[in-house]
Amino acid sequence: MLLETIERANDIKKIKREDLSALAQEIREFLIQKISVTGGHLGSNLGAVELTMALHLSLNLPEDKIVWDVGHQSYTHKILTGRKNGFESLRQFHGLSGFPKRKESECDVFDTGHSSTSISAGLGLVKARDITGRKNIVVSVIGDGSLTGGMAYEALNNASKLETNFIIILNDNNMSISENVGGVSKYLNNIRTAAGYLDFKKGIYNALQGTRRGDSMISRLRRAKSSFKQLVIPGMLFEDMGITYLGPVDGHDIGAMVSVIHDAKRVEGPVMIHVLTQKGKGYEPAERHPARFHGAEPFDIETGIPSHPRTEANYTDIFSTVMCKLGQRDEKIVAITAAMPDGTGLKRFRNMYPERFFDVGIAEEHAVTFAAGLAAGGMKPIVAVYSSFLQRAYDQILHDVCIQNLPVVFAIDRAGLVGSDGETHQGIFDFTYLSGIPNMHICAPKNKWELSDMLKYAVGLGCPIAVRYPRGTAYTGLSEYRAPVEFGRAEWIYEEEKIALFAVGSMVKTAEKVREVLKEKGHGVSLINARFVKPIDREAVKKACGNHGLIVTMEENVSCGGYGEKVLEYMNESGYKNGFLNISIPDAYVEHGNVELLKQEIGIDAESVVNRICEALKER
Ligand SMILES: Cc1ncc(C[n+]2csc(CCOP(=O)(O)OP(=O)(O)O)c2C)c(N)n1
Ligand SMILES: CC(=O)[C@@H](O)[C@H](O)COP(=O)(O)O
Ligand SMILES: [Mg+2]
Repeated sequence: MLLETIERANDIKKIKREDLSALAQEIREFLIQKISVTGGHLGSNLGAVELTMALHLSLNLPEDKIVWDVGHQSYTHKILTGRKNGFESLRQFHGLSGFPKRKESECDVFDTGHSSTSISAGLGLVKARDITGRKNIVVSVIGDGSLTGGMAYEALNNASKLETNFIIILNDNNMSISENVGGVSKYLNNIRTAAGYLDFKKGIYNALQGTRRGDSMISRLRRAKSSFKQLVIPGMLFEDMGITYLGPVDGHDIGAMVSVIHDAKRVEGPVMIHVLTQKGKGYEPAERHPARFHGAEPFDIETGIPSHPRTEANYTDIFSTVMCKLGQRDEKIVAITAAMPDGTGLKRFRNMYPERFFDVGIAEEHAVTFAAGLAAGGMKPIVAVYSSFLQRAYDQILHDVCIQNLPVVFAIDRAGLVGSDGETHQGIFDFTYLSGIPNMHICAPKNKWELSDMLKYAVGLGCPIAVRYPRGTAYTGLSEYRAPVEFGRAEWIYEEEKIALFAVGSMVKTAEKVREVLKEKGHGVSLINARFVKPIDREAVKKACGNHGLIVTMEENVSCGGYGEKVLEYMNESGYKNGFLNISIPDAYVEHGNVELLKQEIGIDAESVVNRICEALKER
C-alpha cells in the first residue's frame, strides 16, 4: 500500500512517478470507504485528488502555503500531511474537522468554511511574505462556484497590481453544490468549449507550454485565433485585469499539473491556473449525482444509497411545501437563494415557478439587496438562506432592507447548532446580528405546523421579518397548540406557578422534557413558547413575573444579544426582582460533532438545564 508510506508532509515526493496514479487510486478508495461511514464532502474531494497531489509534489509544506476556498475539498491535503488516521473520526466531536484548521496542522495555513475568501487570504499571506522578506510560494485554490462570490473579485482586483508571485488555482468542475449559474459559469464554459474545439486534450496550456507572463501565451493564442470560427481566448478576462492565465489544464493529469505549477512559480505577479476536474471522479454514483454527493450522509458503497434513509420530514421539507403553496396563491411571491436551491428546499418552487425563482450564485450580499430591489418594485421576496451564510449580508439587511422598511422575508434555515460542519456553520448568531437592526422582526417556530403558520404570517406582514428554523427533523409534538400567530405575542402552553420556562423555537421541545422532570421533582412549571424574539412579548413576561419565582429563558443562540438578554433587560427596566436564568450558547465558537452531544457539552440539553435550574433554585 503506497498510502501507508505517507506519514507526513512531503512524503509524497518519495513515491516513484510511475506509482502516482496508483496512489491517486488508493486515496480515492480511502476517501470513499471513510466517508461512506462518517459522511462528508465526497464529490469535491474525489475531484481534487490529483490536483492536491500535484500541489504537494510541487510545493514544500509547511513553508509554502495552500489556502483552500470553502475547505470542503481539503481531505487529500489532510491525508498527505499525516492525518489519515483521523478519518475514523471525521467531523465527529473532538475528531478531525471537515475543513482546514490551523489548530489541527501547521500545514493548514488558513481556516475556511464559507466561500470565496481564499484569494483575499492568499493575497494577505503574499504581502506578509514580501514585507518580511520570505520566499515561500502561496497558492489559493478556488472552485468555479466560489468564483461567483463577490469577495473573489474584490481580491482579484486588489491582486492585479501585485509584482510578486501569487498562484491562484481555479478548480473548475462545472458545478457548485447544484448547477453553477450565471455569467461567470457561462464564461468558464466557453473556455472549456474553446479548448474542445482545439482538441487540446491536455488543455491549451500544454499546447503552448513555455510561455511567460504577458508575452507569448496571449500572442500565440491570438495567432492561433485565425484557425477558429468561434473564438474564445481562454482567460482573457483575467489577462485583461493583469492576471496571467494558464490553462485550461486537465486536473486529473498529475504530470501536466506539476509542469504548469512549475511554470506558474516563475511568474512575477498573480497567475491563475485554470484546472478542469470532474466532481465525484472515480465513484460512479457521485459522478452521476454530484449534488447528492456534495455533502453525503453515510452511504452504502455498492449502491450509493444512504445507510439511514430519512423517514421524517425536516424543516426544509416543510418550507419547501409551504413555498409552493404560497407561490400558487400569490403571483407576487418570488424566491431567492444564494447557490443553495437543494439545501434550502427551493428546488420545487424553481420547478413550479421558474420565472419567480432566482439562484444568484454564492452571493449572499447581492441576494439581499436584490431582494430589497424586488420588494421596492412591488414583489414579495423570500430570501431562503442558511443562518451562518447570512452573516455576510449584515449591511445589506440594515442599509438596503431595513432602513427602507421593505417587506423582505428571510427564511433562515440551519439556525442553531448544525453539527458536523462545526464552527463556521453553526447558526448561533442570527438573533444577535438581526435583533439590533431597527425595523427587523424575528420569530422561530416550535414545530412543523408553526413554521408553516409563521411563513404565511410573514409574507403578509409587509415589513422585514426573519423566520428561523433548525437543521434536521421537524418537531411534530405539541400539535394541539396552534393558536394563530399574532405580532409579538408568545404562546402559553402550560400555565402553572413557580418556574416559567420561556423557550424559543427548537428549545420548546427541550423545555417540555425539562418541565416533565421538574414536575416529577414537585415543581410547578409554566411553559411559554416565545414565538417572537423581536419584539419580545412584554405582557407575557410581566404576567410570568407575577407568580413565578424563577424566570428561565432558553434559546439556541449565543447569549450576547439573544432573547434572554432582552427579557432580562425588560425585567430590569420594570423593576422585577424575580430570579432569572438564561440558557443559551456561551460566548465561544462551537466545534463540529453530533448536535445532541454538543448540546450536552455546552449545557443546553434537557438534563443540564434541569441541573442548572435546580442549582438556581437552591441559590434563592
Ligand atoms: C458564503 C457561503 N455560501 C454558501 C456556501 C455553501 N457552499 C459550500 S460549497 C459550495 C459550492 C462551491 O462550489 P465550488 O467552489 O465550485 O466547489 P465544488 O463544490 O464544486 O468543489 C457552496 C454553495 C458556503 N460555504 N459559503
Ligand atoms: C461546505 C458547505 O458549506 C456546505 O456543503 C454545507 O456543508 C452544507 O450543509 P448542509 O449539509 O447542512 O446542507
Ligand atoms: Mg465547482
